[in-house]
Amino acid sequence: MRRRPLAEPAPLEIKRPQVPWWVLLPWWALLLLSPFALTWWALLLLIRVLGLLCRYPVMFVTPLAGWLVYRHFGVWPLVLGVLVLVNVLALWAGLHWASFLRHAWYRLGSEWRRLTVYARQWRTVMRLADLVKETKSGEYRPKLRAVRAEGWRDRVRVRMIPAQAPDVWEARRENLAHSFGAHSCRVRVLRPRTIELDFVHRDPLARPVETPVLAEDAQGLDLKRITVGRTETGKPWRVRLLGSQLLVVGVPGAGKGSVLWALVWQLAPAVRAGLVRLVGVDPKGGMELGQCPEIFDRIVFDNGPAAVELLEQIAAEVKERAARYRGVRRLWARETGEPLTVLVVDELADVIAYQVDKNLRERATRAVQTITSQGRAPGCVLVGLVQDPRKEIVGFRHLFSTRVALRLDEPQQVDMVLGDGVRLRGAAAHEISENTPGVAWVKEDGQREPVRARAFHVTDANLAELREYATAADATVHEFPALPDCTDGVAA
Ligand SMILES: Nc1ncnc2c1ncn2[C@@H]1O[C@H](COP(=O)(O)OP(=O)(O)OP(=O)(O)O)[C@@H](O)[C@H]1O
Repeated sequence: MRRRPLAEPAPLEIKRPQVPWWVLLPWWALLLLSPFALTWWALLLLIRVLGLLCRYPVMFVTPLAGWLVYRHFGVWPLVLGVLVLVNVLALWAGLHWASFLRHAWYRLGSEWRRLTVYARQWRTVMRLADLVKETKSGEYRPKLRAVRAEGWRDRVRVRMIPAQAPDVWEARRENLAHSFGAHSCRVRVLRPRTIELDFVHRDPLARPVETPVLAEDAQGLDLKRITVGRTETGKPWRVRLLGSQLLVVGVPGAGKGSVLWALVWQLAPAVRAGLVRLVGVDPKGGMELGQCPEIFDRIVFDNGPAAVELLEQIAAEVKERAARYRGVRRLWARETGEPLTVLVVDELADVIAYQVDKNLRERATRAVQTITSQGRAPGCVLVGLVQDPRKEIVGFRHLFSTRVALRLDEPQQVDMVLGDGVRLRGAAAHEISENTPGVAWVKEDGQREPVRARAFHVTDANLAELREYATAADATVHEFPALPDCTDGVAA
């Protein structure tokens, strides 16, 4: 019998040197192939140069043009040319700052940041952040695609390597932000294998958004696009009310009130014109809606029988209108002559989940479900505000076609409010700062991308103005209720 050695020999740990295959060819074959190889390399070089020209047109073309002018005409025409260019740009900036920023400044910034920040560090950062994969045949590295600098953020498009998932990038957001000198990093999935990283340098929504002047009439009001604030890209934040149901979720102090009052503020002219009827339930004893009860047609300040009766009345109205519209129209319109009913329930959970009387709770839940599931076409909209988005609290979140996630506590809550996968497209509502109440992530059914926005800051002075507006002499369409009597919790 053969004796086994006491210890196995250690494996050889050095890498075998790799020699290119063509070195082994005979000299005559090399001579024969060299013209083809040279042409191939020249072609590759040309493609590379063209690629650089496409990526950095300003940074390549400007120095090239300067050099050509200098070669053919001398130094003074060059100086003159530079002065003319600077003046033209200054004039452009003075005349139309927005288009100058978009087409000149950001363009230059994009090229500059791509060259000096992302392209320069890409390979190192990818390796150190463990986003590359080494195999025997070589290294798989995520590809840096388009870079777009927009002042407050850089949008960096990335082609992931095969078998990589966006979660890996999600987990390394902090590392990437620090590596590329950004405040924070958001990961958005664009399509299979392509993601976009938002490197945020400052928050464009850091300052409160001022409430606009109250409109005199409802002429220009589009109930499908009501402006309630501003998005982070500077566009108006528009909410669809007609044909929609709205759910607003946020921890205490997240600014649910500002979303609600911004909406009411914009609807006020329509309320005065009889186009919209506001109905409210405020189980917190009127702490929220009691700030301007005059604008409401009916209002209840608790979660008891009166609140449930009001909800049931609206549910009955939904059914009655649906029966009348059947075969006549598919969606409420101004021509029907009856108002769009907007039911506001502040702290929806108090009515449908925290009510201790089981019978009342079930009746309220049934009524709210009827309104959310059937109210869209007959013109009954529910605006529900809630702090806790769990299924046990609001089991029919999916019936709300517009969902607003203000500051939340946990990432899972973002999925609960906005829907599965929306957080992966960048909607990090759990990361909204405590210092920016009113900032929210918004998702509307039918729109793929969530939007980050901030609601108007409706101040106490604004609410006083709204009260005055609602009770003005020409507000004759609805009989507004007397100031709420808080002893019985009902004002109708
Ligand atoms: N859009 C906004 N811009 C600036 N400040 C805001 C905005 N919204 C709310 N705030 C401020 O944040 C604070 C809390 O707002 P608000 O009461 O609306 O929060 P909330 O979510 O309704 O809280 P709760 O659930 O306790 O009622 C208030 O002091 C308010 O002035």
